[in-house]
Amino acid sequence: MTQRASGPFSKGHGTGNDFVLVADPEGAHPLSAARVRELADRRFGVGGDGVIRAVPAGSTGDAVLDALPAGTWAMDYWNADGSLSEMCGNGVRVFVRFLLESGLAELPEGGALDVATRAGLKRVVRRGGLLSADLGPFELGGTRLVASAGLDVPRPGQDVSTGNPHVVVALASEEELAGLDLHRAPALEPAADDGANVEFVVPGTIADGVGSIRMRVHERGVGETLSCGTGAVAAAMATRHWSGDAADRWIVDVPGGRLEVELDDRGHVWLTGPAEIVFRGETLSPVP
Ligand SMILES: N[C@@H](CCC[C@H](N)C(=O)O)C(=O)O
Repeated sequence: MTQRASGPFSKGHGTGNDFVLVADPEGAHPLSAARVRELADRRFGVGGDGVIRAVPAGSTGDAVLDALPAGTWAMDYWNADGSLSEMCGNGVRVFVRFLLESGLAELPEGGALDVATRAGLKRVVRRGGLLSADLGPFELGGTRLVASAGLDVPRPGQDVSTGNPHVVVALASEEELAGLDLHRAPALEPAADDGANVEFVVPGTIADGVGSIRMRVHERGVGETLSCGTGAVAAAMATRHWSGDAADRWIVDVPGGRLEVELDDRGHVWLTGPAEIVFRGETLSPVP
Protein backbone atom coordinates (compact mmCIF):
# COMPACT_ATOMS: atom_id res chain seq x y z
CA MET A 1 0.00 0.00 0.00
CA THR A 2 1.35 3.39 -0.94
CA GLN A 3 0.35 6.85 0.04
CA ARG A 4 -1.02 8.84 -2.86
CA ALA A 5 0.72 12.20 -3.41
CA SER A 6 -1.49 13.17 -6.35
CA GLY A 7 -4.96 12.27 -7.49
CA PRO A 8 -8.62 13.27 -7.60
CA PHE A 9 -10.47 14.68 -4.62
CA SER A 10 -13.84 16.29 -3.92
CA LYS A 11 -14.65 19.06 -1.52
CA GLY A 12 -17.97 18.94 0.34
CA HIS A 13 -19.72 20.41 3.34
CA GLY A 14 -22.71 20.09 5.62
CA THR A 15 -23.79 23.51 6.97
CA GLY A 16 -20.26 24.79 6.44
CA ASN A 17 -18.49 21.90 8.20
CA ASP A 18 -16.15 21.12 5.29
CA PHE A 19 -14.26 18.04 4.21
CA VAL A 20 -11.77 16.87 1.59
CA LEU A 21 -12.94 13.50 0.26
CA VAL A 22 -10.90 10.90 -1.58
CA ALA A 23 -11.94 7.51 -2.96
CA ASP A 24 -9.76 4.46 -2.42
CA PRO A 25 -11.84 1.56 -3.80
CA GLU A 26 -8.93 -0.93 -3.64
CA GLY A 27 -7.75 0.07 -0.18
CA ALA A 28 -4.38 0.81 -1.75
CA HIS A 29 -3.76 4.35 -0.54
CA PRO A 30 -3.94 4.83 3.23
CA LEU A 31 -3.81 8.35 4.65
CA SER A 32 -1.22 9.50 7.17
CA ALA A 33 -1.44 12.29 9.74
CA ALA A 34 1.07 14.36 7.75
CA ARG A 35 -0.84 13.93 4.47
CA VAL A 36 -4.12 14.85 6.18
CA ARG A 37 -2.57 18.05 7.60
CA GLU A 38 -1.33 18.99 4.09
CA LEU A 39 -4.72 18.39 2.48
CA ALA A 40 -6.67 20.19 5.24
CA ASP A 41 -4.41 23.25 5.27
CA ARG A 42 -6.46 26.24 4.06
CA ARG A 43 -3.47 28.06 2.57
CA PHE A 44 -1.02 25.39 1.46
CA GLY A 45 -3.56 22.66 0.67
CA VAL A 46 -7.22 22.18 -0.30
CA GLY A 47 -8.59 23.18 3.10
CA GLY A 48 -11.13 21.51 5.34
CA ASP A 49 -12.18 20.72 8.90
CA GLY A 50 -11.51 17.07 8.14
CA VAL A 51 -10.32 14.61 5.50
CA ILE A 52 -12.33 11.50 4.60
CA ARG A 53 -11.17 8.43 2.68
CA ALA A 54 -13.90 6.21 1.18
CA VAL A 55 -12.63 2.64 1.30
CA PRO A 56 -14.35 -0.77 1.55
CA ALA A 57 -14.39 -2.26 5.07
CA GLY A 58 -12.01 -5.20 5.09
CA SER A 59 -9.42 -3.29 3.04
CA THR A 60 -8.97 -0.17 5.14
CA GLY A 61 -5.90 -1.20 7.17
CA ASP A 62 -7.75 0.06 10.30
CA ALA A 63 -8.62 -2.76 12.73
CA VAL A 64 -11.87 -1.13 13.93
CA LEU A 65 -13.19 -0.41 10.42
CA ASP A 66 -12.04 -3.79 9.08
CA ALA A 67 -14.07 -5.59 11.79
CA LEU A 68 -17.28 -4.27 10.17
CA PRO A 69 -19.08 -6.13 7.34
CA ALA A 70 -16.64 -6.57 4.44
CA GLY A 71 -17.44 -4.53 1.37
CA THR A 72 -19.51 -1.90 3.23
CA TRP A 73 -18.18 1.55 2.38
CA ALA A 74 -16.08 2.74 5.32
CA MET A 75 -15.64 6.38 6.31
CA ASP A 76 -11.97 6.72 7.28
CA TYR A 77 -12.36 10.05 9.09
CA TRP A 78 -9.46 12.33 10.13
CA ASN A 79 -9.53 15.73 11.85
CA ALA A 80 -7.60 18.62 10.24
CA ASP A 81 -4.73 18.27 12.76
CA GLY A 82 -4.11 14.66 11.66
CA SER A 83 -5.90 12.98 14.59
CA LEU A 84 -8.54 10.29 14.08
CA SER A 85 -12.12 10.54 15.23
CA GLU A 86 -14.62 7.79 15.86
CA MET A 87 -17.50 9.61 14.21
CA CYS A 88 -18.60 12.69 12.29
CA GLY A 89 -22.30 13.43 11.86
CA ASN A 90 -21.98 15.97 9.06
CA GLY A 91 -19.12 13.93 7.60
CA VAL A 92 -21.15 10.72 7.26
CA ARG A 93 -23.91 12.57 5.37
CA VAL A 94 -21.43 14.37 3.08
CA PHE A 95 -19.64 11.02 2.63
CA VAL A 96 -22.84 9.45 1.27
CA ARG A 97 -23.41 12.42 -1.04
CA PHE A 98 -19.84 11.91 -2.29
CA LEU A 99 -20.47 8.18 -2.94
CA LEU A 100 -23.66 9.02 -4.86
CA GLU A 101 -22.11 11.80 -6.95
CA SER A 102 -19.02 9.69 -7.70
CA GLY A 103 -21.18 6.76 -8.89
CA LEU A 104 -19.81 4.54 -6.10
CA ALA A 105 -23.23 3.85 -4.55
CA GLU A 106 -26.92 4.31 -5.26
CA LEU A 107 -29.57 5.55 -2.87
CA PRO A 108 -33.10 5.98 -4.19
CA GLU A 109 -35.50 8.36 -2.41
CA GLY A 110 -36.50 6.70 0.88
CA GLY A 111 -33.70 4.13 0.57
CA ALA A 112 -30.97 3.45 3.14
CA LEU A 113 -27.21 2.95 2.97
CA ASP A 114 -25.08 1.61 5.83
CA VAL A 115 -21.67 3.21 6.38
CA ALA A 116 -18.88 1.65 8.45
CA THR A 117 -17.41 4.13 10.96
CA ARG A 118 -15.10 3.77 13.96
CA ALA A 119 -18.29 4.13 16.06
CA GLY A 120 -19.95 1.20 14.25
CA LEU A 121 -22.38 0.97 11.33
CA LYS A 122 -24.45 4.12 10.70
CA ARG A 123 -27.49 4.17 8.46
CA VAL A 124 -28.06 7.12 6.11
CA VAL A 125 -31.42 7.64 4.40
CA ARG A 126 -32.43 10.01 1.63
CA ARG A 127 -35.42 12.24 2.38
CA GLY A 128 -36.18 14.82 -0.28
CA GLY A 129 -33.00 16.76 -0.98
CA LEU A 130 -31.61 16.02 2.47
CA LEU A 131 -29.62 13.14 3.93
CA SER A 132 -30.50 11.91 7.43
CA ALA A 133 -28.15 9.81 9.52
CA ASP A 134 -29.17 7.44 12.31
CA LEU A 135 -26.37 8.08 14.81
CA GLY A 136 -27.71 5.40 17.16
CA PRO A 137 -28.12 5.77 20.93
CA PHE A 138 -26.44 8.61 22.84
CA GLU A 139 -25.08 8.47 26.38
CA LEU A 140 -25.22 11.19 29.04
CA GLY A 141 -22.16 11.15 31.31
CA GLY A 142 -21.04 13.25 34.26
CA THR A 143 -20.27 16.94 34.46
CA ARG A 144 -17.06 18.95 34.41
CA LEU A 145 -16.16 22.64 34.51
CA VAL A 146 -15.51 24.46 31.25
CA ALA A 147 -13.50 27.70 31.05
CA SER A 148 -13.29 29.73 27.84
CA ALA A 149 -11.97 33.12 26.81
CA GLY A 150 -14.94 35.47 26.81
CA LEU A 151 -16.66 33.77 29.78
CA ASP A 152 -16.43 35.49 33.17
CA VAL A 153 -16.24 32.26 35.20
CA PRO A 154 -16.04 28.53 34.34
CA ARG A 155 -19.43 26.93 33.71
CA PRO A 156 -20.68 23.39 34.27
CA GLY A 157 -20.56 21.19 31.18
CA GLN A 158 -22.52 18.00 30.53
CA ASP A 159 -20.62 15.05 29.02
CA VAL A 160 -22.45 13.41 26.12
CA SER A 161 -21.16 10.55 23.98
CA THR A 162 -22.48 10.23 20.43
CA GLY A 163 -19.78 7.72 19.56
CA ASN A 164 -17.29 10.57 19.92
CA PRO A 165 -16.89 12.72 23.07
CA HIS A 166 -18.70 16.03 23.71
CA VAL A 167 -19.14 18.47 26.58
CA VAL A 168 -22.18 20.77 26.36
CA VAL A 169 -22.38 24.09 28.21
CA ALA A 170 -25.57 26.15 28.58
CA LEU A 171 -25.17 29.92 28.33
CA ALA A 172 -27.66 32.54 29.49
CA SER A 173 -27.94 34.76 26.41
CA GLU A 174 -27.10 35.35 22.75
CA GLU A 175 -24.69 38.06 23.92
CA GLU A 176 -22.74 35.53 25.97
CA LEU A 177 -22.61 33.16 22.98
CA ALA A 178 -21.45 35.91 20.63
CA GLY A 179 -18.83 37.08 23.15
CA LEU A 180 -16.99 33.72 23.29
CA ASP A 181 -13.49 33.65 21.89
CA LEU A 182 -13.00 30.12 20.56
CA HIS A 183 -9.61 30.73 18.94
CA ARG A 184 -8.24 28.72 21.85
CA ALA A 185 -9.64 25.40 23.05
CA PRO A 186 -11.86 25.67 26.14
CA ALA A 187 -10.19 24.26 29.27
CA LEU A 188 -11.89 21.29 30.93
CA GLU A 189 -11.66 20.48 34.65
CA PRO A 190 -11.15 17.59 35.04
CA ALA A 191 -9.55 17.15 31.61
CA ALA A 192 -11.17 14.62 29.26
CA ASP A 193 -8.86 11.61 28.69
CA ASP A 194 -9.27 11.60 24.90
CA GLY A 195 -10.09 15.30 24.53
CA ALA A 196 -13.60 16.47 23.68
CA ASN A 197 -15.64 18.58 21.31
CA VAL A 198 -17.17 21.45 23.30
CA GLU A 199 -20.59 22.90 22.42
CA PHE A 200 -21.93 26.15 23.87
CA VAL A 201 -25.71 26.48 23.59
CA VAL A 202 -28.39 29.04 24.22
CA PRO A 203 -31.66 27.16 24.70
CA GLY A 204 -34.64 28.76 22.95
CA THR A 205 -38.30 27.90 23.07
CA ILE A 206 -40.08 24.54 23.08
CA ALA A 207 -43.39 24.55 21.20
CA ASP A 208 -45.53 21.67 19.91
CA GLY A 209 -42.89 19.12 20.93
CA VAL A 210 -40.09 20.91 19.04
CA GLY A 211 -37.27 22.65 20.86
CA SER A 212 -34.78 25.12 19.47
CA ILE A 213 -31.23 26.00 20.39
CA ARG A 214 -28.42 28.15 19.05
CA MET A 215 -24.93 26.64 19.22
CA ARG A 216 -21.25 27.36 18.69
CA VAL A 217 -18.66 24.60 18.81
CA HIS A 218 -14.95 24.09 19.34
CA GLU A 219 -14.08 20.78 17.67
CA ARG A 220 -11.41 18.47 19.00
CA GLY A 221 -8.55 18.35 16.49
CA VAL A 222 -9.85 21.31 14.48
CA GLY A 223 -10.83 24.52 16.33
CA GLU A 224 -14.02 26.52 15.98
CA THR A 225 -16.08 25.22 13.05
CA LEU A 226 -19.25 26.51 11.40
CA SER A 227 -21.12 23.35 12.36
CA CYS A 228 -20.73 19.92 13.97
CA GLY A 229 -23.35 17.22 13.43
CA THR A 230 -22.54 15.02 16.41
CA GLY A 231 -22.17 18.28 18.37
CA ALA A 232 -25.70 19.31 17.39
CA VAL A 233 -26.96 15.90 18.56
CA ALA A 234 -25.05 16.21 21.86
CA ALA A 235 -26.30 19.78 22.37
CA ALA A 236 -29.92 18.81 21.64
CA MET A 237 -29.81 15.77 23.94
CA ALA A 238 -28.18 17.74 26.80
CA THR A 239 -30.78 20.51 26.43
CA ARG A 240 -33.54 17.89 26.32
CA HIS A 241 -32.17 16.43 29.58
CA TRP A 242 -32.08 19.90 31.23
CA SER A 243 -35.68 20.49 30.08
CA GLY A 244 -36.93 17.29 31.78
CA ASP A 245 -37.20 15.46 28.43
CA ALA A 246 -39.72 18.04 27.21
CA ALA A 247 -39.19 17.46 23.46
CA ASP A 248 -37.82 14.80 21.11
CA ARG A 249 -37.33 17.08 18.07
CA TRP A 250 -34.82 19.91 18.09
CA ILE A 251 -33.86 22.60 15.62
CA VAL A 252 -30.18 23.48 16.07
CA ASP A 253 -28.96 26.75 14.56
CA VAL A 254 -25.21 26.85 14.01
CA PRO A 255 -23.12 29.58 12.36
CA GLY A 256 -23.25 27.63 9.04
CA GLY A 257 -27.00 26.96 8.93
CA ARG A 258 -29.66 24.74 10.46
CA LEU A 259 -29.67 21.07 11.50
CA GLU A 260 -32.52 18.94 12.83
CA VAL A 261 -32.15 16.35 15.54
CA GLU A 262 -34.80 13.79 16.40
CA LEU A 263 -34.90 11.07 19.04
CA ASP A 264 -36.94 8.09 17.81
CA ASP A 265 -38.88 5.56 19.89
CA ARG A 266 -35.92 3.12 19.81
CA GLY A 267 -33.70 5.71 21.51
CA HIS A 268 -31.76 6.39 18.31
CA VAL A 269 -30.90 9.98 17.40
CA TRP A 270 -31.31 11.14 13.80
CA LEU A 271 -29.43 14.05 12.28
CA THR A 272 -30.84 15.76 9.19
CA GLY A 273 -29.53 18.64 7.11
CA PRO A 274 -27.91 19.64 3.86
CA ALA A 275 -24.88 17.74 2.57
CA GLU A 276 -23.27 19.01 -0.61
CA ILE A 277 -20.32 18.42 -2.88
CA VAL A 278 -19.11 21.82 -4.05
CA PHE A 279 -16.11 21.08 -6.23
CA ARG A 280 -13.79 18.39 -7.59
CA GLY A 281 -10.10 18.73 -8.29
CA GLU A 282 -6.78 17.00 -8.46
CA THR A 283 -3.93 17.21 -6.01
CA LEU A 284 -0.47 17.42 -7.61
CA SER A 285 2.70 15.70 -6.46
CA PRO A 286 4.81 17.98 -4.29
CA VAL A 287 7.73 19.53 -6.23
CA PRO A 288 10.86 17.64 -5.12
N1 LIG B 1 -17.64 17.72 12.59
C1 LIG B 1 -17.96 16.43 13.03
C2 LIG B 1 -17.18 15.87 14.16
C3 LIG B 1 -15.74 15.61 13.70
C4 LIG B 1 -14.92 14.86 14.69
C5 LIG B 1 -14.61 15.65 15.92
N2 LIG B 1 -13.78 16.80 15.67
C6 LIG B 1 -13.94 14.70 16.93
O1 LIG B 1 -12.70 14.71 17.06
O2 LIG B 1 -14.67 13.93 17.56
C7 LIG B 1 -19.46 16.19 13.09
O3 LIG B 1 -20.16 16.75 12.23
O4 LIG B 1 -19.93 15.41 13.89
